[in-house]
Amino acid sequence: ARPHCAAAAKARHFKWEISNMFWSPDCEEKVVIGINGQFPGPTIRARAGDTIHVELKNALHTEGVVIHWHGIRQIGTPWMDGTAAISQCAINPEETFTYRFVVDKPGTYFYHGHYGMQRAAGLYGSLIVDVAEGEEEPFKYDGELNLLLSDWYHESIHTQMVALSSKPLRWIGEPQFNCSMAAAHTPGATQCAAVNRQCAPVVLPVQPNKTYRLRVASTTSLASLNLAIGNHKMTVVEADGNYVDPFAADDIDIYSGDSYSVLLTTDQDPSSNYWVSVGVRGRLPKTAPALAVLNYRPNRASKLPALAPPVTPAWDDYEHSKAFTFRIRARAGTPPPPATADRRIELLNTQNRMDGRTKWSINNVSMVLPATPYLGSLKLGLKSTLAAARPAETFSRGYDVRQPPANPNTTAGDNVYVLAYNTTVDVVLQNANALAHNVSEVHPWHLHGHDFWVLGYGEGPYRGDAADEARLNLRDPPLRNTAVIFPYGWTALRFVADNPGVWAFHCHIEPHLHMGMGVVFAEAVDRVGKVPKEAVSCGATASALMNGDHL
Ligand SMILES: O=C1O[C@H]([C@@H](O)CO)C(O)=C1O
Repeated sequence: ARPHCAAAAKARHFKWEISNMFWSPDCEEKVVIGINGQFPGPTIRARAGDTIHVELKNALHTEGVVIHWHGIRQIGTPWMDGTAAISQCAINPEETFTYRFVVDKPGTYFYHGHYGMQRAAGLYGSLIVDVAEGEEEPFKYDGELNLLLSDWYHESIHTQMVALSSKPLRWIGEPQFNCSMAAAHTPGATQCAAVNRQCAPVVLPVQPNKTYRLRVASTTSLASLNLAIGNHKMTVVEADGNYVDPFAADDIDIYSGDSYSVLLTTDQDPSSNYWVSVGVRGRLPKTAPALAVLNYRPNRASKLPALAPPVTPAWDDYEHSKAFTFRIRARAGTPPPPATADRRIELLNTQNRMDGRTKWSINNVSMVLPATPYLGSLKLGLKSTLAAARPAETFSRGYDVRQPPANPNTTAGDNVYVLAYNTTVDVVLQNANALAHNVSEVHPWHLHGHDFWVLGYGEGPYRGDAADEARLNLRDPPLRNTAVIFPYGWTALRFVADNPGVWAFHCHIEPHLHMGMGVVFAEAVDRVGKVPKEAVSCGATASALMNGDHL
C-alpha cells in the first residue's frame, strides 16, 4: 500500500500579457487577441485543490480586458469570476490584475474573455484539472488528447459589435471558415497547406491498441458542433467537470460552453490514419466541416486516411441531438438534487425589436449591463444600482411559443434576480419562435458560480403541470454548467444558492449575449467576503470608496 500523502495542494503561478497580434487561424492573416504571443492562449494544468495565480497584464492598446474561468465555481472568491460589469471592473490597458482562485474539482475546463465579444477575437485557452495527488479517476486510460473547438470570423469583433447593434440589424452570418483549429484539411480548402504552422491541421498522435482520454471543449462564438472519428466509437465519461454514467456514442454534440471527456480505443487497422470530423449543428452549415487527423504511429501524420471523413449528422436532425443529450446521466455517487425547490424562475427566450434594433429578451426584457460592476455596487448597497422592479418570475401561459411574437417590441433592463442564501432554485428555460416564421434556434445557457442539475426537457410550452413534472429526472440528473434549449422546447434546471456572489446566467452564443440574452443572479450578496478593492474600484463603487465606504 502506498503511504497516503497529505493533500499536497500547490500554488501555480502564471504571468500573462494580453495583446492584439497578427495571426492566421485559417491561413488568412487577421488580428487576434493572444496571450504571451500565443493563440490560443497557454493551457493551464493543475490538480484539484491547487490555487491558480495568473498575473495578467493588459497590453491591448485601448481596450479593457477580463478573463472568465469557465466551469470553475469560484467558491468564496466571486470577485475572481472575470465577468466585466458583474464581478469586476475591466482591467485597463497597461494595468496588471492578479487572478487567484482554487480549482476545487477535477475536469476539463477552459478560460476566455468575458468583456464585449473578446472571446470571438480568439481570447481563450484550455484549463485542465487533474485529480488531487494520490487520487484516481474512476476510469482508466493510457494517454490523453485535448481539443479546444472554436469558430472564426474574418470581420473584427468591433465590426461585428457595430453590425449587431445597428438599426436595422446587420447579422454577422455564419463563421467564415473553420470550426476548429483543425480546418486545414477541409476538402477544397487547398490554400491551407501545412506550410503555415498557424493554420496547420491538428494531429492527434496515438499508438495502436491503447485507450485515450480525449478532452473536447467548445468556445465557439456561434456554432454548435458535432464530432465524429472515422471507425471509432467514443465512450462519454465526463461533462463540464462532472463524471457521467459512461455510454458509447458514434458522434457527440458539443454546444458552445460545453466540455466532455470521451474514451477512445485505438483498435482499428493500425496501418491507416483516421479523420476526425467536426460539423455544424442547429444552423444552416455554411461552414464546411473541420478535420483533424487521428495519427496511428508510426504512420506519418501526412499519410491520408484510407477512409473518407465521417459524415456528421444533418444540421437539423434534432432527434439525433436530443437522443444524445438525453443519454447524459450522472455517474453513481454524484450528489442528488434536493427533492423540491423553494423557488421556480421561468425564463421565456424571445427575439424582439427595440427602437429599430433586433434584441434577444428574457421575459420580454433584454439585458443591459451597468457601468459599475454589481459585485461592488450591491455589496456597498449603493442606491440606484437596480431598477425599482425586479424581473418577472414567469411569463404568460397564453404566450404562443410556436409563433413569432405577436408584439415584438421589447424593453431593456437589468434582469437581476435576487436569490436568498441556501435556497433551492429551479429555472425553466423556455424556447420560442424567433422573429421569422418557423425559426427557433438552439441556445446553450451557461451558469457562472455553480453547477446545476439538468432535471429534464420538454417540447412546446412548459406548463408546470403533472405531465411536465413527470418529465423531470430526480434520480440521476447530470450536474453541468451549460445546458441547451432545443427549438420550441424547454429545459428545467435546479441549483442551490450556496455560493454568495453575483453570477451571470446567459446564452453562450457570443452575439446573442451581446444582443441581451442573459440574466444575473445576485446571490446572498450580504454574505460575500471582503471584496478586493482592485477588483471593483471603478464607477460608482470607486466614488463610494473615496467617500469612505468599506467593501
Ligand atoms: O440573432 C440572430 O439574428 C439572426 C437572424 O435571426 C436575424 O437575421 C440569427 O440567425 C440569429 O441567431
